[in-house]
Amino acid sequence: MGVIAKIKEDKPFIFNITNEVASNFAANGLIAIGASPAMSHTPREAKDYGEIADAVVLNLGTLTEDRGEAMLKAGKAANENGIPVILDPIAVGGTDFRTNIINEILTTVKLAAIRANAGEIAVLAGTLDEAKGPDSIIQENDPEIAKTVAKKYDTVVISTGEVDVVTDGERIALCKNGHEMLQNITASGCLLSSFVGPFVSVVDDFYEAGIYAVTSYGIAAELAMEKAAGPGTFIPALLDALYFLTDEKVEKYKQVQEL
Ligand SMILES: Nc1ncnc2c1ncn2[C@@H]1O[C@H](COP(=O)(O)OP(=O)(O)OP(=O)(O)O)[C@@H](O)[C@H]1O
Ligand SMILES: Cc1ncsc1CCO
Ligand SMILES: [Mg+2]
Repeated sequence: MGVIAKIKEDKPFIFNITNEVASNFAANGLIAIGASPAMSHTPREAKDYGEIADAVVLNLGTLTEDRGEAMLKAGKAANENGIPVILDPIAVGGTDFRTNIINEILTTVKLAAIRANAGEIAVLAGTLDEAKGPDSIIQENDPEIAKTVAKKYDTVVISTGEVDVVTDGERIALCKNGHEMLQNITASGCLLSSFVGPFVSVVDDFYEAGIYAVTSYGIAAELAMEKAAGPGTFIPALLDALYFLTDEKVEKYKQVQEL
């Protein structure tokens, strides 16, 4: 059975501690692909959700002390139960508060994948000092930098940009699907981070899961732009394209180069 068909059959439960900008969009994107999302950010239920989810997504946007505490609790609970955890380290390096919490997550939670823009990945690698805000401040997406981060944290790295890089520290894939209109709406990266959840829940090899997720998302963006007139109509068109995406379309349109 294809990966998307399996997601639609399993309806994986994706627990997201995410930001208030992305929350609604990410929930809709997850439903569109066939997953079942829950958004919550109180530390009081993070452990319970972290124990029963099929994947857990920790997104550092609009960070508060409560959200940080909830992320650590959910991440640890997921680890104890063998549930994959995805980290979106938004604007790491931008402020001490977020950088400290991100470092605590990185050192205490075992991650299935880190999904971040190329600038944030460069900060994690130590080759760039700070990301100013959520937008990437570098254009080039260097596979070697992504590989360094994958090795450093023993995880899969999904570093996004014009070309997305997916690596587990050994294998490297350049994923070339997508559309620049993704840069003209907010939270396209946040939705992608949540979107990786259902893929790591049904594909055991997280590197392959990451490639399939970014490729599917990129193809949906391309198909959405056949219908959209600009950013406003792109958002619902992207949700429509995600809803109608199939494994056959992914096979037909995928542009993946393994190095
Ligand atoms: N220059 C570009 N051209 C085409 N697609 C792009 C470009 N840069 C990023 N993308 C795509 O946009 C999506 C989001 O990636 P991006 O690197 O912008 O994440 P992000 O900065 O974390 O996003 P956000 O913080 O807005 O949620 C990905 O699917 C990526 O492939
Ligand atoms: C704009 C914005 N601010 C905090 S999180 C977020 C969503 C994109 O990362
Ligand atoms: Mg981001």
